Amino acid sequence: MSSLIPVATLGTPRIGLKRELKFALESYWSGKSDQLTLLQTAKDLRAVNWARQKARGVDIIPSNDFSFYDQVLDTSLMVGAIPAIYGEAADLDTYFAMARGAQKGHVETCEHGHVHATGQGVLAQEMTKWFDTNYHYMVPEFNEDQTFKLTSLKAVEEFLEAKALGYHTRPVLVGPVTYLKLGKGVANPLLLIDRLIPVYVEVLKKLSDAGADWVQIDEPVLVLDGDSETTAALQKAYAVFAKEVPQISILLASYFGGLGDNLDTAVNLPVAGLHVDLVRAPEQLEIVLAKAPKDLLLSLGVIDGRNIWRANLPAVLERLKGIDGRGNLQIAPSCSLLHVPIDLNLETALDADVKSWLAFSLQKMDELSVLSKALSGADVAAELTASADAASARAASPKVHDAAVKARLSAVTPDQAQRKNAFAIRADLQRQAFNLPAFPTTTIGSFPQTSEVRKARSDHAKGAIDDAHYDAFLKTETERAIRWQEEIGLDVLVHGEFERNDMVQYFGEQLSGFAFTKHAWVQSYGSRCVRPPVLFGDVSRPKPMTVAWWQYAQSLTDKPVKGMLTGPVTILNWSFVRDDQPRAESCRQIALAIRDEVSDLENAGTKMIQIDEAALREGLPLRRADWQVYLDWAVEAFRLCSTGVSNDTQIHTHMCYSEFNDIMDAVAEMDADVISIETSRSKMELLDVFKSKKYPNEIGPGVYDIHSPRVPEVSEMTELMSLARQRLDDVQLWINPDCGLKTRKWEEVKPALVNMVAAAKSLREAVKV
Ligand SMILES: CN1c2c(nc(N)[nH]c2=O)NC[C@@H]1CNc1ccc(C(=O)N[C@@H](CCC(=O)N[C@@H](CCC(=O)N[C@@H](CCC(=O)O)C(=O)O)C(=O)O)C(=O)O)cc1
Ligand SMILES: N[C@@H](CCS)C(=O)O
Ligand SMILES: [Zn+2]
Repeated sequence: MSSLIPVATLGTPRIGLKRELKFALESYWSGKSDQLTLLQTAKDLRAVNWARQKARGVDIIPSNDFSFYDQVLDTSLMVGAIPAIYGEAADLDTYFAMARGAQKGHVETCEHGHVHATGQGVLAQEMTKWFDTNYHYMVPEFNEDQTFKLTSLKAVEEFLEAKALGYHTRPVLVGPVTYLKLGKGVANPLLLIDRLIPVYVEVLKKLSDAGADWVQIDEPVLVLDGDSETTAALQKAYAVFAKEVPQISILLASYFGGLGDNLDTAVNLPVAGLHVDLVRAPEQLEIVLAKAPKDLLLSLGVIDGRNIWRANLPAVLERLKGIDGRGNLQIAPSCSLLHVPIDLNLETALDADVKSWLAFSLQKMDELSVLSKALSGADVAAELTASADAASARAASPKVHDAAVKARLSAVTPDQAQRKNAFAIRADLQRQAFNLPAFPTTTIGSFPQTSEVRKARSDHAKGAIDDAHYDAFLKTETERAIRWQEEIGLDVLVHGEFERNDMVQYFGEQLSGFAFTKHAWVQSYGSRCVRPPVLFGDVSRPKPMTVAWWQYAQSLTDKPVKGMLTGPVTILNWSFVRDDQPRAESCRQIALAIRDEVSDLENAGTKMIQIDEAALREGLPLRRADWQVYLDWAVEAFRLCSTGVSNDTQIHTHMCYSEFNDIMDAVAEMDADVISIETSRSKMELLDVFKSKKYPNEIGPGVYDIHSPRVPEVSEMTELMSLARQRLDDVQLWINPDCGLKTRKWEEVKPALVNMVAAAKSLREAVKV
């Protein structure tokens, strides 16, 4: 029997089994509880998390994988990259001001009589997607004179906290090169590496003084296309660490893909260990084994940290045959478990078959434990057989395969993905039909999901209120929203999405082929979480999903109400998807289901249908060579669901992110009549690409940053619109917020939208149209 290969995790979910961190944060932010309470909740969560891992047989347990909001923001605080507007203090309130923005002079008195100042009237830092996940990080901001200094000892404090509880942990840091590459504000952030390295050296020394021997440094940039500057920055940083802090062994973690052209760089850096993702890139094992020096510890990411399928353990062992005889190994999930829910056992209502095919973070730790035992020759035959049996049962299950769906898909013809006429013709017809003012105003779909709305839904789910009461409640909310939109003078209305728990989950719950969970929360940003539906089988739409809500809303008003759908690419990208068929195939199935809904909406009289593709950009593969294939099938899926309508039905789409350069041609090919996008934090800069590409269709650039509680002034919005007008023709422009308003409070939304309508009116007067 060979010696046991240690099991490691690279990071774990931090929100808590019952989302304790979410509730503690939101309670603190609203002034209902104090900082000590928040700190204690966080401490308790960390303790539970460490204990759980220990109990599940994890040998190498991380620390500093906890975060109050985001690990990249933690890094900004660690290295003192705090823009001057947030002040000098590297304290928790500065941290939250960077994360969320703060209203000028805004103080609240909580029920205990404490006064809570929420900051100095500053915008939040920009937030964007972490690689190709639905997790958002806070974009570091640098300036040309940027200096760094150690301002937060969180990594050391959490190491010591774990140590005091008896856990010798491996602290995790976001790597300096990844950190810089994710930043903005200077032409080339990597040029700041010389200034940043000393701060990391200081942290590593302090960790060593505290008793750490290994530190995990995450450099997911290693799975992006390599370039000489990144390689040089990596070589420089890790050479200095090896020289200045030789007592610390560094595990360099790559994840979300293969090392590809960075492989030689990675295996030759002066680090003690390298983590490789063998789920996204199983083929790299052989070459990594061949090229890695024997004294380089290899951490093999063999269990999927991005999806929830139970592993076929005998198949994993088969793939690991090549490691025979190599010492110095660990096994681990492919990446941090942050991206999967915590515990499958909470899902008591899941279909038993589907449940038997799944593994969440704790079950993945169990799987690693079994693998480790199997690799050491211990008898785990029963566990291995159970795992293989589950895999075979899933492959053969009639719940997964639907011949009618497969037949419909294979009969799709190219004309089904083509509008009847070009945009110019459609636009004329639509302008005549709608007769909207210049710079029409609208919102993106959702209105505040207040605690009353959530409570009603939760009461309904528990059976505490019946269908009729729930329906009546939602109708009242919808009517109130319609009346209010009319009152403030919005031009194109929305029903408010009060009936939806989430824009993806809501559809997943109504489509065949999806299972949904009750507790499988995954952090999306800050305190916000999602329960991604589980796409396990062929997809179809048993009955209309949104038509009745649209009909009800439209019956209340003469103004146009948009039909509101989530697009196939977004449903796919924000679900846990099948790994037994290509993503493109699953996406086309969803597209046909949404096409049915579009058709039913149109037949019911809907003249404007918005199909949100908020996740199209984040699904872009990390390697450029893979982009076009993805974009081709993603665009085709959008067209398949959206083009079956007549010329004067206006198709809207919405994308709330700020990276369009790479996907602009694809966005144009989607051929939506109107696209609303997120632009407020980037000061309309991202419209440059719409201008340079001469994007012909209509655009609503966001003028209201909905991620912040701040209420934008009229002048801020008119200024943003004048920046938009420098880039696009007036006839193309709509006025709307960056995204839906579900996360905001009515007291923020109301003045903000009143200001937005005022901004539109003043613009119309100024340009006399
Ligand atoms: C637009 N975005 C979305 C992304 N991904 C999605 N899947 N959906 C999105 O909308 N990615 C990018 C962006 C930004 N990301 C997010 C992510 C999450 C939220 C958000 O608001 N999340 C809510 C949870 C939403 C939800 O599922 N609500 C349910 C359950 C509500 C709940 O907590 N119920 C309680 C009981 C309540 C009571 O009794 O009072 C419970 O279950 O215990 C619902 O409304 O029914 C969040 O709060 O985190 C926004 C943007
Ligand atoms: N219609 C959705 C889009 C969010 S990306 C909403 O308004 O919340
Ligand atoms: Zn959005």
